[in-house]
Amino acid sequence: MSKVRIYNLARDLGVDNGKMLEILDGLGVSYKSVSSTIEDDTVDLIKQILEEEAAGGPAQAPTSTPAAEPVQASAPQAQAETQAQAASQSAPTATVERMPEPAPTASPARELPHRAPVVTIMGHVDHGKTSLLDYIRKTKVAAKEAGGITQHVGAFEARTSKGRVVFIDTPGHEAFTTIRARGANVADIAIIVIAADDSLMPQTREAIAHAQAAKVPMIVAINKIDLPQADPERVKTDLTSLNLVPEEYGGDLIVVPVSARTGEGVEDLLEYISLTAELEDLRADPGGEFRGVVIESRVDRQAGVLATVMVQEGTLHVGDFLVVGEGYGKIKALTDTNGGRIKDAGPSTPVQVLGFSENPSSGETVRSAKNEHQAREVVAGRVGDRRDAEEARGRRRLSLEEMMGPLGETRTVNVILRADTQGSLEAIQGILAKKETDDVKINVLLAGIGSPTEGDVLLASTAEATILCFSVTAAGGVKKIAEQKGIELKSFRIIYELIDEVDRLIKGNVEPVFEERYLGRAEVRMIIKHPKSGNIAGSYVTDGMLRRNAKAKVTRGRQVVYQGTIVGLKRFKDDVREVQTGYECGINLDWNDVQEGDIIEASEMVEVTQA
Ligand SMILES: Nc1nc2c(ncn2[C@@H]2O[C@H](COP(=O)(O)OP(=O)(O)OP(=O)(O)O)[C@@H](O)[C@H]2O)c(=O)[nH]1
Repeated sequence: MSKVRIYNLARDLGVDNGKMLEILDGLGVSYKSVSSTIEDDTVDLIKQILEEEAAGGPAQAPTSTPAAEPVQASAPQAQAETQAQAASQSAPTATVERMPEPAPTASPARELPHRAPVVTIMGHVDHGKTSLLDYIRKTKVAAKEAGGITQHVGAFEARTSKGRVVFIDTPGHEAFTTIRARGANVADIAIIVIAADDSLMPQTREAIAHAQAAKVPMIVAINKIDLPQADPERVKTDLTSLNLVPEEYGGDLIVVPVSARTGEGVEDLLEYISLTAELEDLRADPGGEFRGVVIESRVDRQAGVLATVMVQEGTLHVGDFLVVGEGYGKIKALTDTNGGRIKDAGPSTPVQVLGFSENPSSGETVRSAKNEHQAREVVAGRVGDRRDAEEARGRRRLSLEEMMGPLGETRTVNVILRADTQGSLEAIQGILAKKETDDVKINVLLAGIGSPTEGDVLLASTAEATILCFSVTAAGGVKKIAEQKGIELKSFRIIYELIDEVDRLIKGNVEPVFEERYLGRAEVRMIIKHPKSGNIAGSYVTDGMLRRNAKAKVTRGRQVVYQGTIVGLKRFKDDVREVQTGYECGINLDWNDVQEGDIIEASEMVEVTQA
């Protein structure tokens, strides 16, 4: 019995994939994605349904399966299925997947039009991101009008047989993460490029972590398959170690072998992008209120500020007022990614905007205003909100719920791990896995070898994660960015100290709260001059007890004359840790001016356990 891929059948029968899945749902056929295969007899049933529909018969697919048991759509290469089953069950949700959903009871009043997918390409250095983008640009971008100069604007539009696809071509995940770090999600699909001769590398893992954190569907492009040493099978097997199971192994990760050099497979990649976009059912209202995101911006000496904005909703027109951050501007000119002047730009269109007075940052959201007056009002409102928030931050105390998340719900502690070796990483991950409970999940977004990078900090800031390093430290620049973004970045030399830190995060994700606790008091009765230790206060403990390393407050009459530490305690000639009430002792402070008659009060800082 032969099998047919769902999307091939849809194409052959001239229906869209959504319709095909609707029919399969009606038939009770389960599938993983449109690239799952179905049996011949199911194909016959589908043809029958479509014929009946065309003839004006029952428009609905039958609501139950004709066979007693639901039919299972099989993934290709059934022999690999069992092998990868376990891994596929825990495959992250960021992969392309569509499970049957209940059919909607009523159709929406007005269906919004589809929009083109926005794609970002990420991967390890030298794996071929730029080459792949160049190949697509060269072969899929309409030739420019003569005379125009194409400039780098951070995005371009490719024309495929299935429609437009927009590629963000600012370098790799920096662009992706800076944009996401500001809370905007500009990409709909992430292509992870992996060189077939190199397989998974640290930045591949990072790229995957970024896509997963953003919950953006991923397509893996195994590049450089033209090389004699290319080993695409190894890449696929390696991917399963990250719980990403390629479709042909029974999982739902789309993997496309390509060569950016010869162009082999690039057409398939574009096809899969369109398929994924179709499943994502990307729609936007060109007539709705405008919303966009800054992709990149630069200052041109002659023209002024030029910002590339991705239109996400609504339509931009020359002459519109735009608000970005705490600034606004009026659009003087719009240029498409091909360098041509345009008058308006609808959803999923990257467009270069001339008219901002200041350079907006990548990732900032852009809104429109009816007129200059409204633009000014919006900006004034934002400035006011920021000031209020800054003031409130100073005053406010967090509630338990704010610190720990909704009570009674499972909390997730997000961490990024960095270590010197794979062995240490595995050891740490092993211990962390055992710490999970029903209430707290530990989500390791990224486990990488080597020092933390700026990308880690950005990932941490979008995913609210803590960066924990073992035996590696961050470069000064990275530390600074972490500080600016309020990201906790900690380095440890002992694994168990790192684990203690995770315990702390599990306890409440909050800084530990310390409280000063009174220990005891002593009266200084004489000063003993010691050649090495300086002045020792010969004292008598009148209340509680004194402890070495405790905090010390020295009072003379009513005045506090010193606050420091008890660095040494002696009973006769012996060093001791503690001295109780009613005993004499020698107290050595980190201060030499103690006098007879002074009162030394000892206290210590104790961590207050959070409820
Ligand atoms: N044989 C072969 N070489 C390729 C292919 N794709 C890229 N290369 C080569 O691999 C090298 C790196 O390619 P780039 O496109 O610069 O890789 P990248 O991932 O953009 O690298 P960075 O921008 O440095 O992160 C270049 O020498 C390319 O010519 C391919 O499909 N086949």
